[in-house]
Amino acid sequence: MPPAAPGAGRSKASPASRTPEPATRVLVVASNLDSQRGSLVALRGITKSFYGALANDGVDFTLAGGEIHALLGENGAGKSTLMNVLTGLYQPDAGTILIEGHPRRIESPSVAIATGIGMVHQHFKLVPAFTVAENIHLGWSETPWRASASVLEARTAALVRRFGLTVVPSAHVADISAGEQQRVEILRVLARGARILILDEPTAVLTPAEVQVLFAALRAFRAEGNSVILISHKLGEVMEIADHVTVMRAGRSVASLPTAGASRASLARLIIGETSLPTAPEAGQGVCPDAPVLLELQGVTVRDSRRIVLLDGIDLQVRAGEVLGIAGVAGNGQRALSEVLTGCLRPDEGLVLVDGVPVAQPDARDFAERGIGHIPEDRLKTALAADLSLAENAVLREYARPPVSHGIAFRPGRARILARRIIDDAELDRRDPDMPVRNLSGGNQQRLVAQRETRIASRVLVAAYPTRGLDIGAVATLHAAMHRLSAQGVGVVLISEEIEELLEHADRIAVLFAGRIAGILPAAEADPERLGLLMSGQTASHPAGAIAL
Ligand SMILES: Nc1ncnc2c1ncn2[C@@H]1O[C@H](COP(=O)(O)OP(=O)(O)OP(=O)(O)O)[C@@H](O)[C@H]1O
Repeated sequence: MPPAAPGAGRSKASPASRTPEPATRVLVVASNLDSQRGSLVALRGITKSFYGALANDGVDFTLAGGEIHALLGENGAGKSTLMNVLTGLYQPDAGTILIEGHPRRIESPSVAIATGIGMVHQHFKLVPAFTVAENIHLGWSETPWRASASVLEARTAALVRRFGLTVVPSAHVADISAGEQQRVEILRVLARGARILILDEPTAVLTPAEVQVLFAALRAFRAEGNSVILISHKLGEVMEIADHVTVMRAGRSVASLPTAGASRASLARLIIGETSLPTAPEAGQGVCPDAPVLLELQGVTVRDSRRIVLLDGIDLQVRAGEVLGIAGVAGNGQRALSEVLTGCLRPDEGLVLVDGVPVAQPDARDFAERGIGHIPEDRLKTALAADLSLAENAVLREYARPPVSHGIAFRPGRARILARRIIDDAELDRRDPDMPVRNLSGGNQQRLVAQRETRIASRVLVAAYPTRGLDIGAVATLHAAMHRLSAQGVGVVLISEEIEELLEHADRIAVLFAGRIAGILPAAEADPERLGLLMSGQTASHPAGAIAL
């Protein structure tokens, strides 16, 4: 990402070195009162460092019984680390964990489960080749010996009825949606008797309808006196579902307050410590219809290995200087579309044209060299090499170019200088470039990918759900970067499920449904109702169909 506007983006100073704003000051006092709330879990003075860098710095956190408690903070603020301490994945360097007032050592995740604490991580840990029922019973002390598939499935069906989370017990995990996989993860935890459920950014991969299903299940869980800790960057959802919030900044807890006394704006101020975010020029002003077409699909059809059609005769043009939004419920062909547009996937039928010329053998590296950047939807699996360092990942797309390479000569010194610049521009301040990228927080991984790809996108940037996992400052910075690119004549393809984001940032919006373009509208003529209808495959109220531009 480009550097944020002055005074924008993340707060680099530690809370200790800042003068708290009035709102913050009041809430820091509120934090002192926190210990007086009846606590199911109390974390006191939790400190945890990695290679000398403090991820948690004397954190206090109190969870009451029967509450949904949101844990908020910038990328890298230390939220996941704190929860990994509570679930026994990490041992704290200092501090105490109290469960119902009694000090407890949580040496491992199995001790956490035995204590009634279960966590569902951002990246699911299921075995794709196993069925839902097998995954739920894997490693569970109550799994019967020599149980047949039908016994495991019947036991799973009973859990489904008990907790109101619908999954198909006999389905293979590889074949189910992200929302269903999440329900399997939650059922795994609830089956083991969790009274405290920790969810790390659970709605990042869910459709709006799935979010409501999840929230209904969480409310039912709370109604039985259980508690939920919800790590989230989505303040609208936090206001909707949470009873209480704790805000972390730079490894410390800076505020704890009931949601009823907060607003989205006040929470945003607490998170980033300042009010100004990078502003993007207004979109939807219309791009010149004569602007050159940089990237084009003609009649593109893609099938998967089982011959199921993922994209069905797609015609699409990306023009210079436009932000082309792709709306649609995830799973309607978005992944295949972004991969075809970036040379990662060759169509079974149809043509991909760059600058009007058909590309005979589309290839990801060739497309990158032509200036087509790609922020894919699954950063850890497809955008990053998890075991390689930050520096290696940062320059991954520029190895063959000057200054990193000169002819066939690779220049490690130049690669390091460039990596440092990319890491700094991604605002991963004070990061060790030699650290494996898997040790970065989820949001910081996304920042690195976004910065690397916007750098190489001199023609087109294809961004699939690019703001997933980003904190509010980083979201604003990313949107500003997209508009800066489009102002320079780059075509930006923004794939998103969030209608608001598309209406605000796109010039045109194409709706993808069942692998087809259900319609393309100028953003100025689109509204949530019309887009929603197209996204669900209904065009009856618009008999003329969508307007093709
Ligand atoms: N295993 C690890 N090794 C080294 N550093 C780590 C490790 N786990 C976390 N960190 C560092 O600790 C800091 C806090 O990370 P953490 O994942 O807790 O942040 P977060 O608030 O959950 O961020 P996000 O919103 O991006 O998920 C980061 O600087 C991260 O790089």
